[in-house]
Amino acid sequence: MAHKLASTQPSWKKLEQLYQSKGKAFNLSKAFSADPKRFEEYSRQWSGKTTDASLLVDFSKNLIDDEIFSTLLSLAKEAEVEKQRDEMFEGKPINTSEGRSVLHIALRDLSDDFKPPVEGVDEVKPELAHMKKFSDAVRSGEWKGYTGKPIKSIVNIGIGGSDLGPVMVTEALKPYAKRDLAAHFVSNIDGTHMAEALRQCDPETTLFIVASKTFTTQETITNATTARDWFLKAAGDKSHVAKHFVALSTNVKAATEFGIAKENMFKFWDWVGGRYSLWSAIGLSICLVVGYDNFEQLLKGAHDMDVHYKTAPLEQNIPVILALLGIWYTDFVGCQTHMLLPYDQYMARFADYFQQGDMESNGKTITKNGERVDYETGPVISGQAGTNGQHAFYQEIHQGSRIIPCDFLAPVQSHNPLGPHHDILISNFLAQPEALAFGKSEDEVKKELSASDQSNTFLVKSKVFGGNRPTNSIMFPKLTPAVLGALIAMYEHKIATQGFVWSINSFDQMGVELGKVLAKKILPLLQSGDVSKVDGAGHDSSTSGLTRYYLQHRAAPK
Ligand SMILES: O=P(O)(O)OC[C@H]1O[C@](O)(CO)[C@@H](O)[C@@H]1O
Repeated sequence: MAHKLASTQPSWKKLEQLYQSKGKAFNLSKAFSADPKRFEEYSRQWSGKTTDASLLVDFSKNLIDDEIFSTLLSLAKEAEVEKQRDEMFEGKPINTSEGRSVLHIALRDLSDDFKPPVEGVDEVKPELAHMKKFSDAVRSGEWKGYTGKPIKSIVNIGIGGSDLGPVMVTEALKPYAKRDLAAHFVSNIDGTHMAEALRQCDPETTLFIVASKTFTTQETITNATTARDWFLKAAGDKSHVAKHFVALSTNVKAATEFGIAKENMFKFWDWVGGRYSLWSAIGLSICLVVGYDNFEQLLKGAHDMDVHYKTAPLEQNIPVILALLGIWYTDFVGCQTHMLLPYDQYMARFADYFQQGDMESNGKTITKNGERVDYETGPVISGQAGTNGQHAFYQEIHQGSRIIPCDFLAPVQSHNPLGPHHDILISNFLAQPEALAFGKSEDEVKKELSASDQSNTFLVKSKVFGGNRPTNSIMFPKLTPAVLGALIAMYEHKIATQGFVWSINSFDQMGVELGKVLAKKILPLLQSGDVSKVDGAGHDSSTSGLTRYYLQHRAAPK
């Protein structure tokens, strides 16, 4: 595989020209007026083969025409997206910096004829059976704490991919949750996070789930140690730990050293990336909260999307289309951000989840050939549940100096059809992309103003909406486990496809390391408490000044 700079592909040059010749001046109002079938042409409906997952993806409100769209598809062909995708499914070590396969897709292929592409894949089903047995026992009350009481709270201790997936999914699938089992998620090293969770827990009825792929992450191991100390203060005997602590990890040795019994370990494998791990043992807290059967539906919905990604031609392939649109904005239109805006309160953590999913995957500048890219890669991801965002940051999306492409997502049916709420919610979901695309002209503004206000130029111009702001609108029947699985897989594959085009490795995260290493160097200085050691510690004057301030003030804060 050549892994050429994307900018050397023939279609890249053509897209640059297309942006200059027509993209810059592209007008959505004109495009819709000129083509009454624009929605039909630029939308795709998809249904899963084995689940209730289905989606309508409308990408008609994008700054593209047929020529731009087909050139984007050619770019994907030239970058050999299909070949790279197939290599992922075949278990080739496409995470080249770490020499690893990227097989989260194997965690959700439960079909009988699935052939394990690499070692460990044959252990997926037994591990799922282990998760089912354990979660059933805890949920039914058969699993008892050290004083014989059933479990009432679970505390997932993990960070990054070992936290965000379970947090997002348990929130999204709350309608399916066992309401008398409280779920807490502690990630931050800030003691406040753990202290606040423990305040709500009883050691006799709490189960701690230590979730860490490496089992070396400073935050998680420190939090788990604090939790174990808190538990032992009440329980006394170390043998009781077995009833209250389980580990989810690829590092069986380190989990054993921590004191977790073998039967309380749920393992996964190094071909599962942290930010793709909710489908693995890291999903245990999901099983506990919503039950194993719903977890399995989540896997199956994702697998249905995997099959689509693997088999659909590029022009029909939803993750590929979303990826190419993103590349159009990032590299040719000059956008820096991408918003995820779910109009479903249960999806409140969706954007947080894909902030890691996207930014840790594609926030890179070195191609797989070791060259520095001469183009932009992963965008800044942000967002929150509608309609809250409308009253916070949408001002900038509508009238700011930057173009901020957005994905709007919404369910047709609400889990909570309360009075007029859902129609009002959906009216907003429909209205925002419409307003963003078509805006409001100066003439329209003037018509709504009194004669005296019409001559107030500042007022008139402030009320103009330029329009032409691109959006995708994604609808689904209801936020079921399978639909959620499909949506997550859709974005995972979008991100992977962008990485394939940009020739970067979307599956490592070297950029998180330096800060961790420096923190480990600074910590002994803080623990020594000795201000006189700061100057000789080899830090720059800024870091030294801040350290000195901390040490001088922490003993007796004012
Ligand atoms: O599961 P672990 O090994 O504790 O890692 C947690 C997170 O830390 C990271 O490695 C980044 O620091 C993420 O990629 C990962 O999801």
